[in-house]
Amino acid sequence: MLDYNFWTISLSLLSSWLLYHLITRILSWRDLPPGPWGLPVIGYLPWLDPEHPYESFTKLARKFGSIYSVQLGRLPTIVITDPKMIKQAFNMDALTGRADLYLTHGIFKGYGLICSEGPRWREQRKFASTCRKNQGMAKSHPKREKLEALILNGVKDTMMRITDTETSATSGVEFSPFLTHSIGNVMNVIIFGREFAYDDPTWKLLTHLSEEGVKLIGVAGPLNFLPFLRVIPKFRASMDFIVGGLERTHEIYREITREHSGDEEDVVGCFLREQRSRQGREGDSKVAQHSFCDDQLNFLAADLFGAGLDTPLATLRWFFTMMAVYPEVQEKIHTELTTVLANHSPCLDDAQRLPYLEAAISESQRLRTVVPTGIPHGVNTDCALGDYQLKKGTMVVPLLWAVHLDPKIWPEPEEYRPERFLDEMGNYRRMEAWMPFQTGKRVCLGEELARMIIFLYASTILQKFKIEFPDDEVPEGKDPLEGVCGITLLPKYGRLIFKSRVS
Ligand code: HEM
Repeated sequence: MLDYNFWTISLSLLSSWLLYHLITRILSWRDLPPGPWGLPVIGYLPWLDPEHPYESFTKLARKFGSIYSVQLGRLPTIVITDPKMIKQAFNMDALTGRADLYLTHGIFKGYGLICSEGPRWREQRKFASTCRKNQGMAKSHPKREKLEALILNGVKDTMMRITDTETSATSGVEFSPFLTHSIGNVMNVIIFGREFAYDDPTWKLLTHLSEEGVKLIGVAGPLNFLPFLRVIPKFRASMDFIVGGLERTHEIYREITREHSGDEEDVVGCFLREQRSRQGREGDSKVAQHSFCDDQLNFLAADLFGAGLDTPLATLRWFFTMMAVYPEVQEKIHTELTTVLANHSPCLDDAQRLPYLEAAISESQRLRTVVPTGIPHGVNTDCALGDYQLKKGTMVVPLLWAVHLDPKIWPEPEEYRPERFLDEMGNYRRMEAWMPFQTGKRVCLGEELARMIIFLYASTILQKFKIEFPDDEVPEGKDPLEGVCGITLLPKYGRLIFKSRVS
């Protein structure tokens, strides 16, 4: 009798609990945009193409519209492809969080800038913005010329390596390591106040750890959504590499920091000064003090280095690849460079006088968005977005790939046409739906620096070299603009011929 009662009560409690959850779930779905069904626990993950998740998301947008919901493992997710709605959403305070991915919360533990949220993010963003301006990353800042000289030094280094490689003008060269080294050194000087030689073992180690780590981290990586999978050996090995690489990188950063006195103008020096001033300041909240702890410095430096190197590198690689694929555009740029500059080497002030080049760069950033799924945000308080109710903890994906290839905004979107970014007078015009740096309160902090780097590399290299694809680089029938996606989208075919234009 006792047994019977126990089981009856337990079963009815369990079924009430399940019913309650089912009803609340159904009620919460009512307030969400439409979207595909998924399986329990894993949601829609099995249907995402792990190599091209942005394409799977774009297909769903064609079916469900410009805002839809999709369950990814344990994370309720909203995907937006309408640029106006992305702007509206990403300007809301409630959407300034980061999604609870295993990477951001489990590994980076909310440190740094890219993965931080709340008061720490606000403080670190303010600090990094001040550093950015003090380093000359603002129009008409007195230090801008110094920064320009630093970048031009990097351009010179890359061109020297291209010229020194015997095969450059005949069978081509993989020039990505040259760009990695020279742009990496721009970031090294900004952050650490030092450069590394091309063959320096520490530099080799740092780039190896970062390149391999980035390959293993993809927003679609199932571990991000199902952290328990890390018990599986394949995932365990990836995690061990990422975590071990991070520790080793931080060790190197700590050595560099120890060599700082705190008077330096680089990011580490500024951070140390801020840290010291806070230690001595009474009345500062605990969060504020904690926000400038030693761990934060290492994560912040890694964020600035990674973001500052990977995305301009990817953008320049795509740009030069497009030059090889579209020789008529390349010739137009070269004619513009020759007409406007005669023989002098490009400088930042020339950018406004080179609208076709600017348009060609923007168009390459549109056609191959280097962060195709954007960097997702997280909802930090329940809020309304248009007619929908978003719950705290929801991930919001701004699907930049779909925005940039939307035929309603960009007729024949797969065509590379710099003219889209020119007005009737031939002046450069920024298009509203063009958002490679995302938009809103967390918009890329390095946009100005990125524009400086991309312009100086693109203009100087195209002035001196004619770029072509080697005959054997792209197999017959393959798309020369095919991409390989890690955190950033990179060209699959990277070997290019650089023919000197200077006789
Ligand atoms: C073409 C080059 C670049 C592209 C396409 C790009 C793209 C992006 C995107 C899409 C975001 C996400 C914004 C958001 O979450 O709303 C971002 C954030 C960020 N970017 Fe860039 N970026 C570029 C260059 C740089 C450079 C050179 C730096 C160097 C300082 C940098 C530093 C950052 C930082 C620190 C954030 C995080 C901002 C935050 O979370 O508050 N980026 N970038």
